[in-house]
Amino acid sequence: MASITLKTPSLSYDIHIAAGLLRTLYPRLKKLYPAKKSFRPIIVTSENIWALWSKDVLASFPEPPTVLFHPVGEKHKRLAAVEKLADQMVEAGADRDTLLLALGGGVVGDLTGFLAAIYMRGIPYVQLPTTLLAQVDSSLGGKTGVNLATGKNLIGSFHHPLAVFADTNVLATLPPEELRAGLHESIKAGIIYDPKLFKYMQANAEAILAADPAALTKVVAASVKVKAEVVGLDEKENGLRMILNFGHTLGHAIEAATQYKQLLHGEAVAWGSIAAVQLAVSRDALSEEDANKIVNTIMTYGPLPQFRADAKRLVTLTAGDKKRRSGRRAFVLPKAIGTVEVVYDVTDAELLSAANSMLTLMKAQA
Ligand SMILES: NC(=O)c1ccc[n+]([C@@H]2O[C@H](COP(=O)([O-])OP(=O)(O)OC[C@H]3O[C@@H](n4cnc5c(N)ncnc54)[C@H](O)[C@@H]3O)[C@@H](O)[C@H]2O)c1
Ligand SMILES: O=C(O)C(=O)C[C@@H](O)[C@H](O)[C@H](O)COP(=O)(O)O
Ligand SMILES: [Zn+2]
Repeated sequence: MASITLKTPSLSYDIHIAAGLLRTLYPRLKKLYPAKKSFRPIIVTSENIWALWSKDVLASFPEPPTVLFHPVGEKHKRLAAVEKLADQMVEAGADRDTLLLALGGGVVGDLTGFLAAIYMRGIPYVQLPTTLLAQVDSSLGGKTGVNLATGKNLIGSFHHPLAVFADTNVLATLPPEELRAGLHESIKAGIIYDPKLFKYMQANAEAILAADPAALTKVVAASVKVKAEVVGLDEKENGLRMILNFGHTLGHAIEAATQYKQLLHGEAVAWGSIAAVQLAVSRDALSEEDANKIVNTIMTYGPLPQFRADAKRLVTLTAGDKKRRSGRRAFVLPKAIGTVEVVYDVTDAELLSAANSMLTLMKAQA
């Protein structure tokens, strides 16, 4: 089992990665609590995930916990859903000794984490990520929240889980397009911080895309290491953590412009990463050679679906990006594989040109 610790100046928790963790969950949860404290687990998940993995989850529980269901899909990551779940928690008698368990992908994880952050002003929760994206990225780091119609993750809170248990067995039932979407966050981790991870993904695409357990475990552990280290150095995204947002400025704009319906998050990030690469090349900040490596690797983990959006509208939407400071848009640009920089001087014209190049590439791919 790989266990990676995420440590900030004020807290510390472990991300455990191994096959079969769900079947031994209950004793692991108990260990998280000081000797005398009781805990009352409530699981938040979606019906499709529960149908596939409830047997494993329940295997170690002395009695079945309450299970609350959230509908599938990014478009349901909304405040109304949080309120509905909170009411169900009250009805189930949840109090400050309740431990929420987020069993699912990033949607369930972000929403349940936010619910935990605000229910009775904050209760603990544990992440049980069931998608590759959630295992490599969304289950750790404490960013929780929901979307607004006007923008992605615009309501939320930093609230870290007590622990993360990433059971790699669950990846066996993941649809291939979901696996690929999650892998784009790992490619991102390589581009921004870990050139070895990038190289590994470049060289082992066949095994990774075939969901070879050893290859996937390696990718999950390396991606988690990147994120844990970055978050440990800048928990609240005042500086360094912005690099985890590489590809997201335009990626989030694409998601909002398509009403969170046309692309998976990882796919939108992949298109956003391509646009960021094109922008960096146009500034002579990134070599053509590295740019080609990045774009080719992203495409290897494709196919990236087409989407319908106007470049101007995308640029307008980036104005609402959370990274902006004093009205200045922050943009993460690659300098080389493994190194990025955050710049504040990207103009609308530059961004428009990069968005147009990305859309041209998309159309040429069709
Ligand atoms: N908090 C963060 O730091 C962070 C980081 C990255 C992404 N995110 C967020 O994560 C979300 C995307 O997460 P996602 O890609 O996991 O999507 P998702 O949660 O929508 O899950 C994708 C699909 O896979 C299904 N599924 C989940 N586990 C399965 C399994 N084991 N077998 C079969 N089907 C399964 C889900 O029901 C869903 O249909 C976005 O909202 C994004 O903004 C957050
Ligand atoms: O953890 C982070 O920090 C990230 O930026 C990780 C991203 O992959 C993730 O999509 C995150 O939810 C984006 O956060 P946001 O604050 O830009 O909405
Ligand atoms: Zn992301």
